[in-house]
Order: sequence, then structure tokens, then C-alpha cells
Amino acid sequence: MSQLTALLGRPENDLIYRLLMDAPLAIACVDQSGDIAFSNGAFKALLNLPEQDQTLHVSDVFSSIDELRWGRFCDLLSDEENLKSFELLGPAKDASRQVEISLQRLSDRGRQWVALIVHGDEPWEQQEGIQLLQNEVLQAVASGKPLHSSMDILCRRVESLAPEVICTVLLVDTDGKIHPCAAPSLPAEFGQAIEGESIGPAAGSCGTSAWRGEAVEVTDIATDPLWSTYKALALPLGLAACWSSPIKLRDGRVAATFALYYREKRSASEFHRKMVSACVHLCSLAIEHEHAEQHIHQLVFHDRLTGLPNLNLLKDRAQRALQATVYSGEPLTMMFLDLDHFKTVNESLGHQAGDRLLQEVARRLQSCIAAEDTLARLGGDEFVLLLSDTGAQKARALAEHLQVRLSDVIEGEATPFSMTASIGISIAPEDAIDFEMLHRNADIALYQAKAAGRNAIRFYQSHMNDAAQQHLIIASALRRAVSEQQLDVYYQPKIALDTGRLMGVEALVRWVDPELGSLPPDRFIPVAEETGLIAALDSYVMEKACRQLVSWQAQGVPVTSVAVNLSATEFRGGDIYQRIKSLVERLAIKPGMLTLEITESLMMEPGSDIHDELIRIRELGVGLSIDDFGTGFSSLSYLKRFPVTELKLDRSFVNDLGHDASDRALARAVIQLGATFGLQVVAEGVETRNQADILSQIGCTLAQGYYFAHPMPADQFEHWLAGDGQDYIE
Ligand SMILES: Nc1nc2c(ncn2[C@@H]2O[C@@H]3COP(=O)(O)O[C@H]4[C@@H](O)[C@H](n5cnc6c(=O)[nH]c(N)nc65)O[C@@H]4COP(=O)(O)O[C@H]3[C@H]2O)c(=O)[nH]1
Repeated sequence: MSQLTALLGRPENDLIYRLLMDAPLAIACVDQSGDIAFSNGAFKALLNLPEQDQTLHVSDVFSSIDELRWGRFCDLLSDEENLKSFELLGPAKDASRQVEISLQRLSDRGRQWVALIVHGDEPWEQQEGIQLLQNEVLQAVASGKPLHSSMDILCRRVESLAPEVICTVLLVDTDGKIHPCAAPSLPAEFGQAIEGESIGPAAGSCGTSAWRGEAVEVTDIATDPLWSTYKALALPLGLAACWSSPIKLRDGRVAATFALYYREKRSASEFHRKMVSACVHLCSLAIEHEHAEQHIHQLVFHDRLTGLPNLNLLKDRAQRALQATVYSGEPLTMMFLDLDHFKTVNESLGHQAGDRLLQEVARRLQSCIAAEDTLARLGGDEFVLLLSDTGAQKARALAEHLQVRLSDVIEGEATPFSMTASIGISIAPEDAIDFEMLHRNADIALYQAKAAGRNAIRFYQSHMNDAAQQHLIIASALRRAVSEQQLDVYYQPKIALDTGRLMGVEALVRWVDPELGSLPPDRFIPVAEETGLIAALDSYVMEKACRQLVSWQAQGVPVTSVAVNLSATEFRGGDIYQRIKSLVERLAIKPGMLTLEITESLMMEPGSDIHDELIRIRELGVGLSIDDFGTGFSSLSYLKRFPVTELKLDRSFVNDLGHDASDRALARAVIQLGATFGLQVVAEGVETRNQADILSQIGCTLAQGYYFAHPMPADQFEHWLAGDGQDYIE
């Protein structure tokens, strides 16, 4: 006899018996002490019980129940409200499974029973629902959907799993302001009304939860003081209760809130709590992901110092804008702006001040352009403006305005100063139809503006291309020549005018490119300076010349000193002293045998670094010569301050010595000046006997020029010394 037959006193083939046994609902009948008197097939299947009847206690079936707890359940079942739902842990061998049971009181012929209905499928479904929700949101996040879309998906999924709730995600910025992110079931006005509201100790459920950093459960919006300010907004929308949880990032900051609203006064169910715990975690992940993406985006598309767009972003925007011009026909202007002498300022004021200056420049430029235009920084002091619907006239007016704005004095540094800028402009579609061309042509125009003496504005013109092209060609060929050591060094003798003896040589670089042919230094030295190749070039020449000197000394060739040219750019923030010191030490040459020829302009540059560097070099014993003396600056006061050993009278004064009295007077003045300061004076570019005689008469000690010898390669120089140059060594 089956349990049921015993219980109901009815035969097993009875219709009701079959119905109960085969019903898809898992049902059991339990007595007051918790013994299971009857259980149907669905119950056994769901809870993995043997099909054969056997006496079981509820605690054998539900691992989280014991006699005491069962007793409490029974007490809870009152006559008025005798159906109760609980969530219990499943059978011991599958203890992690959660099932929901409903208990119903039954009384039969004086005996009390409890009908136990297990809604096995429902929690399973819910569990699975949460799982699906997690997968869907994670997929949205991973596929790069914007945060508001993945949060929208999350809210909609939650609302379909629990139709009794309305779900929202609000972002909280670092100033504690709220920004709605997703609230698909609330009207747009709700979002608009709370946009920018501050979090606080009584700012609705979300604002308060963000403020406290903990969940806030308001079961009755109408009466809860936390909602006093916002209930007028919520109640008309039918929102009666709200449970909000803070979404925290790894650093503990509350970045958002996740809220469930209810249409009736109530608290959250167990299932809601489970769902919220999963959702809060998901939101936090999605926000962290968004922040990481933003950070990467910032790094990839922005300049770190100023926060302005960088080349990548400029390119992207320019390409879009160029496409738009095709349809609109409106001109698009690209403006290259380069600060004049920024390097000097940077090095004399220090790099930190230089950085501040660039940030100030960025602010000033930004304040001059419209929100839809782009200001980018390409590095260094190079800024680019991309201006939509801007033709030549408007571009010129803006460029002039920018120059004025930049010339305003910059305060806040040790010495207030102002900046000037060179500007190159190219306009699409006239000058270019793609980004590369627009960019290159603006750069070419900028180059022309700089060449025009700086603080200038130049519009791109097609003929500029040739000069710029040449410049680019020389730059790339020179880079190769320097790295492959294809440069040569020639030597030109310096002769004492009174004794006619060889006193030393000047080393001069020579370059014959396989394709471009022979290029004079005046063409490629400026390119080397601009491209930063000059340090490598000068080092190469210096090393080669010093090695040659050592070799001549070893061979008994009577060359006692060598002069090399050093570009002024080498002294700006470089390590020239160290390089010279280690060279002299490495080759074991007497420092006095080496002279550095530097230009007058270097002495005029501000900044104590150059002064200190020159003093240290001089203290090594290396000679310092001022090249092209007389052509540059009128102030000679630097001669007192700088430890110079030699002046080189520029070729232009030597040229006309024979028939220009004023040149003669000037040459004489330079020679006297040298005598006053105890400096040796070398006349450059002496081409005739007459020039040499005059120089000798007016007291010049040394001379150099084609009259004595042209610059020559080392081996040719040795032949010369053994032949025509014999006179200078005997
Ligand atoms: N008309 C005329 N010219 C004469 C005469 N005697 C010598 N010269 C030329 O005058 C220039 C003297 O060199 P600089 O004033 O230092 O002027 C140099 C120097 O400033 C620079 N330079 C040359 N080699 C180097 C180098 O290795 N490094 C750097 N930074 N600059 C260099 O390029 C400039 C030009 O060099 P070069 O073309 O070699 O030109 C040389 C030389 O060939 C003459 O009697 N008549």
C-alpha cells in the first residue's frame, strides 16, 4: 500500500491519486513534526529522491532546514494567511542549489498537515536569468558599446526578469553631481530633472546612497524624509519605493548608483537582492572598463601636457571635415603655429617653466577659436588649428588675432616676457584635398613664415613646394650620410702673417651625396640644425679632426692645433662639455691644441647655462674662437664676460680691404679690440697678396684663405705641405 493510499484511504488507481502523482508541480505532504507523509513524482525528480517510497524528514531533503526551523515555519502559518514562500537550500548532495517552497496548512479529519509545493523551476529560471543578464551585459561591454548602452541593456534585462521593478543607473562625477546613465522605463523628464543634482545626506535614495557609500532602502517615498526634496518628482510617476546601491570603483570612489523602484510601498525580495548584487558588480566592471577606455583614448588621442588633441585625433577630425567640405563646399583651414625662439626660452627658464608656457599658449589659443574647431598640439611648440568654414580672409584675421593674443605679456615667471609665433596656413580644397597634403602644405607655409624672419603669417603657395621639397630631400639624405659616416673633413691652414709659419688648421665638413652631388655646408648645416642632426655631425667632425691631429703628430707632420666649428644649437641644453672632455681624454690630446669656433650670436643668448658651459670648456684648456666676428651683434660687452681666446675677422671685411677705407678701419678696430682683450685675431677669406699685406700692416697676426691654400682632404694637405706648403714650415 502506498503512502497516499494509507493517507487518503483511496485506491491507487483513483483519478485524484493519479492526478496528484503525475502533476508537474512538485508536491509533498508533511506532518507537524516534519516527516514527509507523501511526495509525488515531480517532487522526487526535482529533489533527486529515490522513486520508492521511504520515510524521510524535511531536513533530509532541504539541507538548510532542521527540526527547529521547521517548527518555526509551521508557527508562521496562521489561519488567515496560510500560504507562505521561503527560499531554501536544496538537498544535501546538491546543497548549493536554491529552491523556493510554498507552505500551505491543511487540516483533515482533525489532523494538521502542511502541503509543501516546491517551485523548483522558478528559481532555476531566475538564476539562469541572472546568468544570461550577466553574459549579455559583459558582451556589450567587451564589444565596446558605450556605457549608457550596456547599462540600458542591463536595466531592460532586470525589468524583464522582475517586471515589478523599474531600474535606473545614475553616474556620480568627482564633484558629487549626478548624471543619469540609463533609466529606460522612466520618462526623459525624470532624467532631465535630476541631471547635475548634488549627492547629499538627504538626496533621495540614490543621492543619499552615493553620499553615504552604502545601500539605501526607502520603502515609502511619500513619507521618508530622505525623499522630501524629490518626492514631488517621483510620486506622480507612480514610484512608491526605491532601493539604491552605490557602485564603487576599485579605489573605493562611488562612481554611480544602481536603483530599483517599485510601484507600491515595499521592500526588496530575496531575488531582487540577488539580482542587485550581480548588477552592482556588473556596473562597476562596466564603469571601470569605460574609464580604462577613456584613459587609453586620452593617451592615444591627446597630448599629455596640454590635454589637447594630438596628431591622431587631428587626423581623424581633419579627415571627417575634409569629407564634409566635399558636400558643403565650405573651405577648411589648417593653420600651423610655431612659437618663435621657444627653445631659447625653454632652456633659459628651465623645462618646467617651458611646460607652463606651453599650457598658457594652449589656453590662449583655445580661447580664440570656436567650440567646433580643433586645436591640437603635435609636440614641442608646434600647434595646429583646424577651422571649419574658414577661407583665406577669415584665416588671416584669426592668425593676426592669435599673434596679438600670444604677444600679451606672460606673468608669473621670474621675468615677465611675451611670445611671438610664426603661422603657416593651407586651405582645402584649394591647396589640398586630403589630410596629408593639407598638413604638409601648412607645414611648408610655416617654414616660409619662419624663414621670413619669424612672427610672420604665410599662406601656402604652390611654388613653396619646391624649396620645401628640397629641404626634405636634403634632410633625409643627410640623415643617411651622418649615420653611414659618409661625410668628409677638409683642412685649411692658418698662417702667421709675420713669420709666414703654419700655426694650425681649421677643419671643415664636406658632403658629396651619391644622388644630390656635392653640397656646400651653408646648404646642409642649417638643415642639420633644424633636424637635430647637428650634434652627431659636429661630433663626427670633431672626432675625425682630433684623430687626424694625433696621427699627424705621430707622423711628425707639423700641425700643432685644429679648430672645429660648433653650432650654437649644441649649447642649448646639451652635454657639449662632457663630450669634449671625454674626447680630449680618450685621444690624449693636449686641450690647448683644440679650438672651438662658435658664432657671435651664441654669446648674445640669454641663459647662464651657456655661459657656465663655455667657462667649463675653457677651464679644460680648449680654445674658444668667435667665428665671423663683426657680422652679428654690436654689443661687445660679452668679450669681457666670456673666456674667449680668438676672434675671426669675417671674410666680408677682408674682401674690400684694398679699396674700402671703412672696411680697413673696421678691420683695424677689430685687431685693436683683440689686442685690448689679449685675443688672437685671425683674418678669414684672404684671397690676395695685397689683402695679406694690408692685414699684416694693421697688426693682424694670423690669416686663412685661398691665397695660402683651399681647404683640402688630409692626404692632399700632406702633399701640399711637402710641396707648395713647404714655405710655411721651414
Ligand atoms: N670665398 C672664400 N671662402 C673661403 C676662403 N678661405 C676659406 N673659405 C671658406 O670660408 C669658410 C670658413 O668657414 P666658417 O667661417 O667657419 O664657415 C663655415 C662654418 O660656419 C660652417 N661649417 C663648416 N664645417 C662645419 C662643421 O663641421 N660644423 C659646423 N657646425 N659648421 C661647419 O659652414 C661654413 C661654410 O663652410 P665652407 O663652405 O667650408 O666655407 C669655409 C671655407 O671653405 C677664401 O679665401 N675665400
